[in-house]
Amino acid sequence: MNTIYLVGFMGCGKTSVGNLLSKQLEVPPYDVDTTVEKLRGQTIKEIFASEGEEAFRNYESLAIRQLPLENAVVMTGGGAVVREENLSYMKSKGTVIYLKTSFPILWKRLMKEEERNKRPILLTKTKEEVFELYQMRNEFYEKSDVTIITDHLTAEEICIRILDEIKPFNSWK
Ligand SMILES: Nc1ncnc2c1ncn2[C@@H]1O[C@H](COP(=O)(O)OP(=O)(O)O)[C@@H](O)[C@H]1O
Ligand SMILES: O=C(O)C1=C[C@@H](OP(=O)(O)O)[C@@H](O)[C@H](O)C1
Ligand SMILES: [Mg+2]
Repeated sequence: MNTIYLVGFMGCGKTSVGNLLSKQLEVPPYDVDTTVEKLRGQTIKEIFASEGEEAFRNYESLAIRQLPLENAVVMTGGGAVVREENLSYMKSKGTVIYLKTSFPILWKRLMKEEERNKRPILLTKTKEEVFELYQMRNEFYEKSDVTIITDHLTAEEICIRILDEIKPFNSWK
């Protein structure tokens, strides 16, 4: 099986769904944010504070290229696809799946203190600015191989949809 890459805006469920999906497929999950944190020995928040977003984007791009190309589920961070070369890399190596969630649902999830605190981008932007970012990034996410509308679906239901959608891309079962 070629690696499955999950993309989408912050809070759409890439990390939660990816962990679940990897169990169902019996392949390891790799969260790009966690990979960067291990690589640098710092949290995402600390990297943003000490070196800035551009440095984080460089580490993120490197991390994506270090992860396996087969038998894995990779959960990207919401900004990874803004570098077009990352999106084209993932599309050329595996199957890219966009978890598309409406902004009001995302906003409600992201405004929980523990979620907001993990994501430095949310600490410096207004709701209007985050919405603008959401609209701008949608253009990139839409270039994925598969789009799943996730509104009102549980992580389990999203997994079922993904498993169904990836059948044409793989023949491991
Ligand atoms: N399908 C879902 N339904 C309800 N809540 C969800 C769903 N997917 C994720 N969440 C919640 O949203 C928050 C962000 O999820 P996470 O998996 O970290 O998203 P991402 O990695 O895309 O930023 C978490 O609190 C998680 O429990
Ligand atoms: O959208 C973004 O720019 C970011 C999303 C985060 O990952 P999640 O999408 O998993 O929250 C993380 O990579 C970092 O805080 C930046
Ligand atoms: Mg995540």
